[in-house]
Amino acid sequence: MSIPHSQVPLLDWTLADSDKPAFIAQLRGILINGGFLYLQNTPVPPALIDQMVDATAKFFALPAEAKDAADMNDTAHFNGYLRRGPVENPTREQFNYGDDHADAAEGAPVYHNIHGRTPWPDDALFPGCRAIMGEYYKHLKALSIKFTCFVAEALGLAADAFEPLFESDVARRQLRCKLLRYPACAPSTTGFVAHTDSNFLTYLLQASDEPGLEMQNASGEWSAAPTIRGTFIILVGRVLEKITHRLVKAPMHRVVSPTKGTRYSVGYFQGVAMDTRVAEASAKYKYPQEVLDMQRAREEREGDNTEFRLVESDNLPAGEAVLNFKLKAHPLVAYKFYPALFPKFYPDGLPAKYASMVH
Ligand SMILES: O=C(O)CCC(=O)C(=O)O
Ligand SMILES: [Fe+2]
Repeated sequence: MSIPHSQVPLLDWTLADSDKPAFIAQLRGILINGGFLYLQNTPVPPALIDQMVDATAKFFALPAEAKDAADMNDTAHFNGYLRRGPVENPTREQFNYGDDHADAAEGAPVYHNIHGRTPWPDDALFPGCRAIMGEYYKHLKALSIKFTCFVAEALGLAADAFEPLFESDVARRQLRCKLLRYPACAPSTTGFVAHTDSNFLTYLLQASDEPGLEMQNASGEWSAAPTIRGTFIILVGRVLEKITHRLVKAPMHRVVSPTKGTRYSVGYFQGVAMDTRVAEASAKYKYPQEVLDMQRAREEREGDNTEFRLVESDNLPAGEAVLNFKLKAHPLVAYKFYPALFPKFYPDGLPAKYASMVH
């Protein structure tokens, strides 16, 4: 079942200019009661969104060798291309990119290696690809910085209340774009398993009309989240859930592969500073009673009496938690670039199916 159009949580960015209190009140209700929304009429130019949609399909249409030349498994930084194949990614292709960074300094914590350069396919094969994707990234960065202020205000805090969570140098922030291509699978299969996002906030562009994304509601029911051209779907991530002591909840979502046609999406993932410890940061935030009352009302309505709890990894610097998560997801990168950590995650060595991929 699809979310009925009248029930799609749609928020108009321009309302922030014309009637800020109404905008903040709507955002507050949506965040506390749902944890995801469609944001429309943002400052991201519609022509740029169209270019990004085209560029995403065109990127994946490049010859396999060109994409493989930008293999994520050949770098330590988790950016680059992951082919679709029986070993790693049976239902989708993926390309991650972000700001380019110099390699981590000598003696820096190992998790600083999540920063690095993105490998790209030869630009001559798709002139303009990097320029369009770079421009998109720049606009999403500006959007995410502004939207984070709105989220803080919606939760009854000062607009800059979340600023200390992020690197003060905007160029060093934990931001990543992820392009995904889900080819048709018949019979229908899971394209992306049910999960909550682990970061702070996600800004998702559904870059095709093929259905596939599904959101789970409080009763456990799944509904298709339709593509609405020109909007971004904003998803609360687990870090924001923890920083707000579950005043907002990270929504469970999944992707069902299309049975015909191809589905494309572009996620923009906003994470907190590498050195931020979520447990410690979370303790510093206090929310006003009127928003806490809305949380109580939601919990009563949903019959949710689970107590808010942090986990062991919330005591780690966020970059270390991210690295651990990524090393579990990418055994080849762990094997090739993190030999000191590899045995901790793979005590029995590289899983057999990956052996043929070592070159
Ligand atoms: O492809 C999509 O629309 C969703 C992808 C997603 O949930 C993710 O990358 O975390
Ligand atoms: Fe997700």
